[in-house]
Amino acid sequence: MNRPVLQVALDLVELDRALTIAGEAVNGGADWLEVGTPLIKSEGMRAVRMLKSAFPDQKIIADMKTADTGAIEVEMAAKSGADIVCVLGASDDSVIAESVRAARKYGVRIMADLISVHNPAERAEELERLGVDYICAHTGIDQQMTGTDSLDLLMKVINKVSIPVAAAGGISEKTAPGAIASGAFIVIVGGSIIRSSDVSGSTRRIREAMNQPVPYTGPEKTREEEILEILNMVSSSNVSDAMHRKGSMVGMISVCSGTKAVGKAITVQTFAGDWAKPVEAIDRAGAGDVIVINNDQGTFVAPWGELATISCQNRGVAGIIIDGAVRDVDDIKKMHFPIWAKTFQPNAGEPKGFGEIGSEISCGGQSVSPGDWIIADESGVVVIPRTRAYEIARRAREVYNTELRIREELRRGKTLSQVMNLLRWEKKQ
Ligand SMILES: O=C([C@H](O)CO)[C@H](O)[C@H](O)COP(=O)(O)O
Repeated sequence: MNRPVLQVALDLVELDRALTIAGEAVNGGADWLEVGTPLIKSEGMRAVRMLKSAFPDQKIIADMKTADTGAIEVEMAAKSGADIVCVLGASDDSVIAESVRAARKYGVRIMADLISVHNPAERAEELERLGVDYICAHTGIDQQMTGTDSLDLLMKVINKVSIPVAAAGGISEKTAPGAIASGAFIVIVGGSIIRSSDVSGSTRRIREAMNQPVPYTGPEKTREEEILEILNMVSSSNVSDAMHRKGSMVGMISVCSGTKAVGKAITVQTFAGDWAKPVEAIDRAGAGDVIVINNDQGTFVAPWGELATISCQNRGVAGIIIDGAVRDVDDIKKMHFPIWAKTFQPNAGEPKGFGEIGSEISCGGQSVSPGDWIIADESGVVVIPRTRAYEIARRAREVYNTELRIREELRRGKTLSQVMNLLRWEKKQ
């Protein structure tokens, strides 16, 4: 049996960056280089030509994701130097058949991508009958964000075909051994390599992990554990980017500089400094929760102070967000407890008992429901709707990882404008 193949997916938009990263990946042990779909859309067949000419010993895969005009797309990729052309497995049979005919004519191979195919096992069998050379069990990047698992898909198709199967979709050093153990012959890796600050090192580690297959036993953590772990790693800015600038509260000041809060919201509505409900919410909160309070009608009195903060600390509350005023600021600063407020104010409110705990509230201009996730740091406070928390956390991690590579390129001497190729991407009117 031949040694399994590590295919590195160059899902970038700039050809010069793709060439540099490809070189580093090859040094780390990448076998095949994929001209990713974003790169093909951005740079066209020039990307295929340049990659082939820079890496003549590597197989070059053109990830065309062809859905129509199979013969034309396969011909142009083949003539540009591709060895393998990817077509969408969900395309009509006529597209697949034409792609296969063109591939035979121009001496290249066809990989059929099962992304978004609803009956993958059955379709894989049909694709094999239609003559494709490889099946790609692929979970797309947007699907990965919602938690779809690429190795589940691999296991559905692996015993259905006799042609080699590739596994793709969020594969990392941790999951690559599972892909090989499940029978994948090709492991396709994009983000875990191309966003790394050490591309060669990451490639090498994945290559080594592939040499020690271990059966896949499913995700190690619950979704909630994963959300918490990711939000503790990323920043509120990363989350804001992941949410396309939605979710950020306006005017929130961090009381204790350098603190961060991550957790699920316990919401409190109160009025004009009435501190009964905010303080009762401490008894409702579990360890790791964030108490989010609306008191925006009264900044002349503070519904929160040092004693409530001590009580929170004792209970393991992760943080306090107040759309309103806070007092005892000197004492709270010494406690280094994560609190965000609109303003500071020495006047105390009264415990009258109006308002409620656990209803939808407005805080810093954002709607917050119980169970929504909060991430707060020096840049501000962002609320993540609980129904999208897993997806947003994963997207924020993509942002975080993308910045790791950009930081590395800045360290090597490029300006930010060069790395981002700003002039090229300015919006044309
Ligand atoms: O094909 C891909 C995707 O659709 C974007 O073009 C990726 O190359 C593939 O998913 C591998 O990348 P990761 O999922 O980031 O490992």
